[in-house]
Amino acid sequence: MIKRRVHVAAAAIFSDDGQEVLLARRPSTVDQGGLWEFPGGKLAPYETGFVALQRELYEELGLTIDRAQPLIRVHHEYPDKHILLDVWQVGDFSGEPYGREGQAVRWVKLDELFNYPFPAANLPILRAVMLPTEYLISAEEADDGVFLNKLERALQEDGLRLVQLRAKTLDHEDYVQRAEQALALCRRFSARLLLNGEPELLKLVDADGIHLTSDRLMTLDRRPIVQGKWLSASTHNAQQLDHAAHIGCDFVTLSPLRTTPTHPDATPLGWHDFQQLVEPAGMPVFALGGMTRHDANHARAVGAQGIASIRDFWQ
Ligand SMILES: Nc1nc2c([nH]c(=O)n2[C@@H]2O[C@H](COP(=O)(O)OP(=O)(O)OP(=O)(O)O)[C@@H](O)[C@H]2O)c(=O)[nH]1
Ligand SMILES: [Mg+2]
Repeated sequence: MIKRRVHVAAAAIFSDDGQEVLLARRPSTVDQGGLWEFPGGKLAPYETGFVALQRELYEELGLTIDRAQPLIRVHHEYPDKHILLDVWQVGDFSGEPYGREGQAVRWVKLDELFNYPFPAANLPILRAVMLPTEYLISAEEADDGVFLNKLERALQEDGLRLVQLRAKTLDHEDYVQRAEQALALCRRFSARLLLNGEPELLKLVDADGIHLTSDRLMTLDRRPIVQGKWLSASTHNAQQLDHAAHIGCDFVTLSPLRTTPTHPDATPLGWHDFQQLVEPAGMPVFALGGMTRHDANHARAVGAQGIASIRDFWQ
């Protein structure tokens, strides 16, 4: 039997403060009935994703969508069909949402999303919705005071909320000490801190997660930390992306998009190859390598969650 291919446009609509997202409950009588979903539906013949999104959101919720940006595309095999969930982050809309088909509709806090039952395809969407568009990777910094000043500037002035502590030149003891200081600072700004290092670090410092180097990623055959923490990894090719999905990483960086002074010999992917690699990834992917915040919209347009950078944020 040839499986049906179903292309669905769905919306992530955030409240003004960015802390809540709009969910709808599928009527109990339909496929996946009773589960919560991001509102949307199937593309009609010849429709583009965005046009389908506009039509479905009007039909289902009475909303007029003026502007939206790609958030994530998720391919998923259900027993009876191959589905592509084409999820858009809605920028501007008008109208007050209500369930025009009698379905329940609810604003849900991001940290309560995991209390809701979703279809099996939705896990990557939940991760994408919970993550920002910018991922700060800290630079090597010999002095703790200078490090903390630069981190505080990035949190305060650039509003960064996702931070990776990368410090290859510190020994274990100094790394742990810096991680504790960085964590205290990140907590003040409600930013998440991931430790670039061995998963056991989380037993010493109660940070929000671990970032794996691509070498460490490839040595693991299962997820090394609990589900409540974030697991990210560095990837550079399809094999590493597959492995990241296999062990249950929550998101990854994919690099180098451009040539950078720190990695002059690495062959850059460029946007075209980057897009090809991201499409089947099944998790949020940050573009890394010569990226600045001005590249974030372009990265989104080719399927990325956003951009990761050291230089652009470390000043
Ligand atoms: N809208 C939406 N559909 C999802 C999500 N996750 C997910 O697996 N799906 C699946 O994608 C398909 C969406 O179809 P739908 O029933 O919403 O389509 P539709 O609005 O065009 O409805 P209709 O075909 O009854 O007119 C369903 O098989 C549904 O289970 C999600 O978060 N949002
Ligand atoms: Mg629908």
